[in-house]
Amino acid sequence: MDGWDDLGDPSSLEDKFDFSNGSDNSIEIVSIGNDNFDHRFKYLQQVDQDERPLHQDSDRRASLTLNSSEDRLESKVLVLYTGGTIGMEDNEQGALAPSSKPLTDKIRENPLLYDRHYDVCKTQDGNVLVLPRVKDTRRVLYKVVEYTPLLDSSNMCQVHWIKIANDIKEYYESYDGFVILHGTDTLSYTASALSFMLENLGKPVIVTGSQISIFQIRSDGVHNFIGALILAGNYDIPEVTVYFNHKLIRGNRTVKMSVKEFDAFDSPNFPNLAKVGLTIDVNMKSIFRSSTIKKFDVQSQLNLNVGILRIYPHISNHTVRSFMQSPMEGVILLTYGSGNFPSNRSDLIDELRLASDRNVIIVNCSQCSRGGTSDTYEAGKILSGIGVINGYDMTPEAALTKLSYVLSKSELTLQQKKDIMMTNIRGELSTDAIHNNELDLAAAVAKTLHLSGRQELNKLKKILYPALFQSAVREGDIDKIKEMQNYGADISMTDFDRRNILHTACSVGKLDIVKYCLENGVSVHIRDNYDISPLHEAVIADQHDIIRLLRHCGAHLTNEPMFLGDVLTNAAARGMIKRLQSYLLAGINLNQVDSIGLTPLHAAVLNNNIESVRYLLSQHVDLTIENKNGQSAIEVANQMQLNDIIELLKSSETKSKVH
Ligand SMILES: NC(=O)C[C@H](N)C(=O)O
Repeated sequence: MDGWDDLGDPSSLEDKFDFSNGSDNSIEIVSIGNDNFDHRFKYLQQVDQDERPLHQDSDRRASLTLNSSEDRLESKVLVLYTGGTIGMEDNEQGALAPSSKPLTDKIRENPLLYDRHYDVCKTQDGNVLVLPRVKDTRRVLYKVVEYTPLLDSSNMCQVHWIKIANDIKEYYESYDGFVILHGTDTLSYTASALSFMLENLGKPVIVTGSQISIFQIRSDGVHNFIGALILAGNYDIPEVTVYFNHKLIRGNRTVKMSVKEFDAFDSPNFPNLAKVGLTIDVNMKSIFRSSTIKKFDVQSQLNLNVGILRIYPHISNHTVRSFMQSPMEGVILLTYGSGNFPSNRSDLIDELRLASDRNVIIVNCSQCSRGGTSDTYEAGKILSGIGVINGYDMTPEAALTKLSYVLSKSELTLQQKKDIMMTNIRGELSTDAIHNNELDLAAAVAKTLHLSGRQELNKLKKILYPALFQSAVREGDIDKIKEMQNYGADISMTDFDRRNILHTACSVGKLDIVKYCLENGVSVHIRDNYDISPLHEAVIADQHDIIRLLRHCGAHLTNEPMFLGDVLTNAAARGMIKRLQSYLLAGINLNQVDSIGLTPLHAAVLNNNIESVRYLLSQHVDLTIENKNGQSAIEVANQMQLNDIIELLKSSETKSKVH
């Protein structure tokens, strides 16, 4: 169990969270047998040394074979359990409070949440939970981190948001998505705050909870949890969202609407991102995507000198004055209707003007849930005249947490902070300036083909757009890509193999298109149905500039270490220096051992490949690692009497001793 103050030593948590599969997943090389070095040696010698396409494909083939079982596609989700009704039981006084029973135990008892059979067969780690198989989706493997103390969300505040954000950062590369189990009362505040704090987010973060505890038979928590896990593990939705009662909603657009109903959350000013019924319908075009070429990061500072002031008919100037007093630095002013303020109350207006002159940022948001603020009425216009800025249709939760986030950016000027407050940075607001005048190419083609119905149209889009994108990428034609976007094609769309435009651009080496894709929010994390990511594609194609760019954007390889060991030793044995460089650029350690305990250096020596040895030594690989027979690379070279290599290794050994 992990406390709010310290989730524990990350390395120990990583141990606990070892998702490595059991030995029954085999690839060609593994099937040779773990200890049979002769076989291994022969295999490496037999490999065709000349044929480039075969070389290109060997990593892909290995990946395919590795994942050849029916259940082959998996995704990993980290669940951060903060508390809330979902895990509550009646306490001695008969009031609901967090249960003392670990949630994981409860999950293990529930066959809807835990596939005991799969767990026994496939994972060695007892802490891994496995969701039962859901047709057409990846198998979701998940782990639950239970914070202590578990909290009713009414007791949560910024320190908890910071803790959650930092934990997501800590484990970002090890998981495909994150689910936060949370109480419903302040869930919208947490989801809003996280949406701003998690900068350049590229993976799903889904907040959910329930109205009835998971310990009760009628709980809505089980389905909320299952839905959140499936979405987090399968969909390219790189936002902080809320999943509740079969709806996926942008987190910073949510408001808690109901104390009693299962349908507790609403998104009054933005359509739901997905609806889960007989099918899972995600509105991919409405997903907000970070369009900067930057790595994911967390802003863990928040400015707490912010507040919400709701205007009411007889509010006094004393109330307004005391609210605006130092140290207040930012105020969300909840006004009437479309942002209207009592224009006949000069006493109040004076107080606001004074505060604004003292550089307090005042943001005008509406008390109405639906719609936003504008300058339609004189009663509203008066506020812009005294420096109050427009909050458009932000929810109070989003406006408050955004202000707290923006004010903590000390590198920005006051005007820049105000400008950001009025700009849509995470999909939290819509201004009138947004026009949706795009044409829909697929609809036009559907009409010509006399297709009717939404389903047929969606199928057509799934065939038409990726095919057109692919041909534009191969031709290197960015203008064509832009034109297609103008015709309504979603650049993030995937084909039937779950490959996106970035996969193609990486494999054919189109750097400018890769850059364009990243600037337009295409996911670097998506893995196709053969588990290949765009970064992996760039590695297989030895596209070094593209690998650098993708890494800059936070892309990382997610393959099992042993798989990577196998492809590295394979490359070292064949003298594929460029490939070794590709993996190094992609962040892989060249000391990685393979499935039979060899390092790339061992493989290079075993194959008498002096070029590989030279390259690996130039990268300062560790000479002391021993194979399963307890031999270092130099001992293997001695045994094989490879004099040139022995000399090289010895001189490198001496150099490293001198340093
Ligand atoms: N349904 C809930 O989770 C309400 C609870 N009081 C909480 O917010 O933690």
